[in-house]
Amino acid sequence: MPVTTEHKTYLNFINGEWVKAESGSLEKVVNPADTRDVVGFVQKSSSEDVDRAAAAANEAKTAWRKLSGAERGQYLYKAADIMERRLDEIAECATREMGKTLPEAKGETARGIAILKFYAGEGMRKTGDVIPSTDKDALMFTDRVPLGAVGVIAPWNFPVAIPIWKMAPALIYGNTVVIKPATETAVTCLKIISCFEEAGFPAGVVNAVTGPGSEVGRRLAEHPGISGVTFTGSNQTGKIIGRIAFERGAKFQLEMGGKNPVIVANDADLDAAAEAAVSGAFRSTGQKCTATSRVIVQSGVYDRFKEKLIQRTKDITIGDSLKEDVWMGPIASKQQLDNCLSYVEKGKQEGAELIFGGERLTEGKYENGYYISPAIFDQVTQEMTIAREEIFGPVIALIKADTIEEAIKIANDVEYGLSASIFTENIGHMLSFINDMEAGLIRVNAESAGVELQAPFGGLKQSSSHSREQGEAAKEFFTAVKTVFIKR
Ligand SMILES: NC(=O)C1=CN([C@@H]2O[C@H](COP(=O)(O)OP(=O)(O)OC[C@H]3O[C@@H](n4cnc5c(N)ncnc54)[C@H](O)[C@@H]3O)[C@@H](O)[C@H]2O)C=CC1
Ligand SMILES: O=C(O)CCC(=O)C(=O)O
Repeated sequence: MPVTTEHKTYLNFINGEWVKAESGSLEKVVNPADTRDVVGFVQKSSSEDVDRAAAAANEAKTAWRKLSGAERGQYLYKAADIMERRLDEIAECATREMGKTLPEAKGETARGIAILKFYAGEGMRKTGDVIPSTDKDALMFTDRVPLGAVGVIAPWNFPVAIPIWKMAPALIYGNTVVIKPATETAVTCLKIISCFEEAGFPAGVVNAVTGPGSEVGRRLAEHPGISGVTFTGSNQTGKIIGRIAFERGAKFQLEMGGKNPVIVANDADLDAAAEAAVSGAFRSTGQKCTATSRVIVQSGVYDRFKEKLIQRTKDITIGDSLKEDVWMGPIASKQQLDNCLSYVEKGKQEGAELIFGGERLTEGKYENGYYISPAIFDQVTQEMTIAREEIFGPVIALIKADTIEEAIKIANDVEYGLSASIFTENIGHMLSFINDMEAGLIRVNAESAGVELQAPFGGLKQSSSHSREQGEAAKEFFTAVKTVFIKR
């Protein structure tokens, strides 16, 4: 890994201009694969910067709202084209900032471009319905109107897709945006914003302010000029944001954690199930809210499945995510690494058997990064912390169940309900799972992660504030419905 010696400083984007934070302070962004590699410095902004961005977004909102949807769509198409041209640069930056492998980052950037195009098309689709009035001389219909200026608070684990799947619908439905990315991946977000700049969005329509969540994110949630806040991240932070927004009557949307199960039935294709468990649990080093965290296996195939899972996990190559032969990169930050290691310790202390990995890697090529080997725990029971709490790292908890009913009961016995998967050939098992599983995403013979941009995305129970993102469903959050009655 070459050690970078010249570091670029990235600015906030407010009212169509790149500007320094009022504080004059900066935050360093490093590569978790080798922390000597500095990706850049970003602004350590404060409330004043958010206030300026919110003022710009409010100034711009009326003219933006008054464009036709098709006109707004043209800006999104243009941004998509520019991102397509810069795909390699953006993906490489995402890999250097958060550690997912380059093919994963390229896939995510391509997905961001597809999301922009999807929402560009939304500008040409219907915004309401005609509803028959009881009065024969009246016309009654609904229309959708934007909220105004909205705040986007984004996490680091999908540095391209999440900012875009929040900003693109916000913009197409006529809102202006202030985004606060996670500092870990702020440079990637600012590169996306520069694509928007190049696409010629009017000043103030898109604004980006980097800095600590406790100040910049909090101010976005509190700001009286921000009419809605959309957030993805931890339950703890989501609840804080939700409470603040609720108190001042702003709309809020929270996408939070998961403790996603995969059920492996006695009749499952065990090779496919093992492959899906490995991919779902260890891709992106387990740092997806949809990652597989529990694998609940029917007793008839438990030992055979476990063997296949271990064999497949042994093949995983770990290392610098920019390198071609690497399948799993580092964990995104020291805080996340420590968090993950503490769950591994807790698993051992509470009596689960660590049958593979779970060690911090520090020798040789791992010396300067945040590496851990993928972990598999056996003998896990429902009461254990590793079976209940979101770990957000490459850890699988194996749990045995005698019947499919018992497996579904175990799968539901957590506070989360984001995604869930079953491997079976039995239509009865599939239907029981579809009907009884408490999750927003139900997957059959497919891994727990994997979201399609045109379909609604969100969880049940503690996983979300019960709204849905992506696809047409995004319209619900980013607009309000007006019912119009016209009498002749
Ligand atoms: N659902 C998901 O996709 C994600 C879940 N997580 C979970 O959260 C845990 C902690 O990760 P963090 O990065 O610390 O998550 P976080 O939820 O604290 O951070 C997410 C975003 O919220 C901002 N933020 C932090 N505190 C804030 C506040 N008081 N007000 C407004 N905004 C605030 C952050 O700066 C970041 O932009 C992870 O271990 C994982 O379990 C983290 C990232 C994504
Ligand atoms: O699995 C995916 O593609 C989306 C996951 C996600 O939204 C998240 O981890 O925050």
